[in-house]
Amino acid sequence: MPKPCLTDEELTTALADLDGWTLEEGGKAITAGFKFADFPAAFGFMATCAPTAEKMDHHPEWSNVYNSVDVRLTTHDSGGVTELDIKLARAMNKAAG
Ligand SMILES: C[C@H](O)[C@H](O)[C@H]1CNC2=NC(N)=NC(=O)C2=N1
Repeated sequence: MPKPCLTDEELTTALADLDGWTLEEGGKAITAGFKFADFPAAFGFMATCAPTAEKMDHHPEWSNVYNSVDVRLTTHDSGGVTELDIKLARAMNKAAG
């Protein structure tokens, strides 16, 4: 059973507590851009997050250019943002330090 999408109110509350994340236009995903000192630090961040995502069976859409990692989180099975995206966003913020 796919997780239910968060209501507008739940989203607002969750985002208020999530540094750096904003709701994508259209409301189907949350996005954040992470900046690091250099490429090894950016790639290290991705390497830290990947096993967490795999364990959650919830996978980010992300891209890396040199020292930056741009992330988009959405729950494909649900067609929008669910608690899984918020959980993964929190874990990513923690991993970024
Ligand atoms: C079968 C498997 O559990 C699903 O395809 C999972 C895998 N990872 C996923 N990741 C994300 N971001 N959204 C999903 O709906 C999703 N579904």
